[in-house]
Amino acid sequence: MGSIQQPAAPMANPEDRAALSSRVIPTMTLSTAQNPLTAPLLPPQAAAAAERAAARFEITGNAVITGGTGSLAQAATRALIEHGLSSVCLMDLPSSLKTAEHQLAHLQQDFPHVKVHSMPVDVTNQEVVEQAFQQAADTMGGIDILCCFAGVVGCVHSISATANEWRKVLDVNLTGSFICAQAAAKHMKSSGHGGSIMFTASISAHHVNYPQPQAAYNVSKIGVTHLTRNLAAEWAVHGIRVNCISPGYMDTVLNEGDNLKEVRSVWASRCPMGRMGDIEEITGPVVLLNSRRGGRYISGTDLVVDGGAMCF
Ligand SMILES: NC(=O)c1ccc[n+]([C@@H]2O[C@H](COP(=O)([O-])OP(=O)(O)OC[C@H]3O[C@@H](n4cnc5c(N)ncnc54)[C@H](O)[C@@H]3O)[C@@H](O)[C@H]2O)c1
Ligand SMILES: OC[C@@H](O)C(O)[C@H](O)CO
Repeated sequence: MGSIQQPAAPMANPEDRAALSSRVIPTMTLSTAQNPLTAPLLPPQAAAAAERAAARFEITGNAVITGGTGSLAQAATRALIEHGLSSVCLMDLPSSLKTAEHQLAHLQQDFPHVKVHSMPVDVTNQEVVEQAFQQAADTMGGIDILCCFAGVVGCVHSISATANEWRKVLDVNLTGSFICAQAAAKHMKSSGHGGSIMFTASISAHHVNYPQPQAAYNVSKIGVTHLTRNLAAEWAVHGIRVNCISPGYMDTVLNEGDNLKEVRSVWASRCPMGRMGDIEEITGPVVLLNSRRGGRYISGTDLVVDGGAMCF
């Protein structure tokens, strides 16, 4: 066993600091509250309370994240890792993985203790999805968490939308979510440990967006909320919880297109908080829903994260 010199804790008084600087402690796995590198000196009760608080939102095991290079997926991945995730497999379209090469390298650099895998996967292709989930489970040693972020939006008037445009949106957002959930659930069931599946719906599941027309998108997302309830009901017996988040208008690449420039201020004005959401603002809900302890009695729910937009 190696040893590390314990540094002075920032909040220690001078006497404690002197005592600490001369102590050598063995290297072992320490909780954040116990770890002298990160924790201030706490009385035992406070240390125990801090440990319980951290455990309440601990993330355990391995995760697959679809649409894994996207804005919301990246914020969620970082948060899951910060809360204890062991390894992660980011699945996305080959073109998106290529564009995100540097971004993924940074992610691995920022968290060297966690293995970051990436795999080219089109979530609409069932055969590819099943092979990819098998490979992810073999490589990581199982799948405990699935977060589905893969999604596309199409802003087209229904009077002229083609059936192919309609199908494309439904295929990725709704059918793709189902295909991935089923692939993950087979592994979660056979492991005997169950797991957590989280879809990404939208406030578009709850209202008709204004001013942009996007019927297919909105229908796909309300489908995701009901898929959530159905799978939660069917798979609770396997120890699998199924939930979704419904973000409001978030400040992401998805909402940056030239055709959306003018409507961004309309969206902000229709939110009680008067602004779009920051991607960081979905991370608390993602951690809660996927935490084995914190979220253990939550299933079939749709957590709306929209700055109050659905109040208007
Ligand atoms: N940004 C928002 O305001 C907002 C609000 C509500 C819901 N959402 C939903 O959140 C999710 C993520 O959105 P985002 O803003 O991060 O968008 P994003 O465009 O940054 O990410 C979407 C990702 O999905 C991937 N993808 C698309 N088609 C795919 C396919 N067939 N197979 C695999 N991957 C595919 C893309 O390559 C991309 O990496 C989407 O489902 C979106 O509908 C976003
Ligand atoms: O409803 C908000 C989002 O789902 C989405 O980003 C938006 O509708 C895209 O136009």
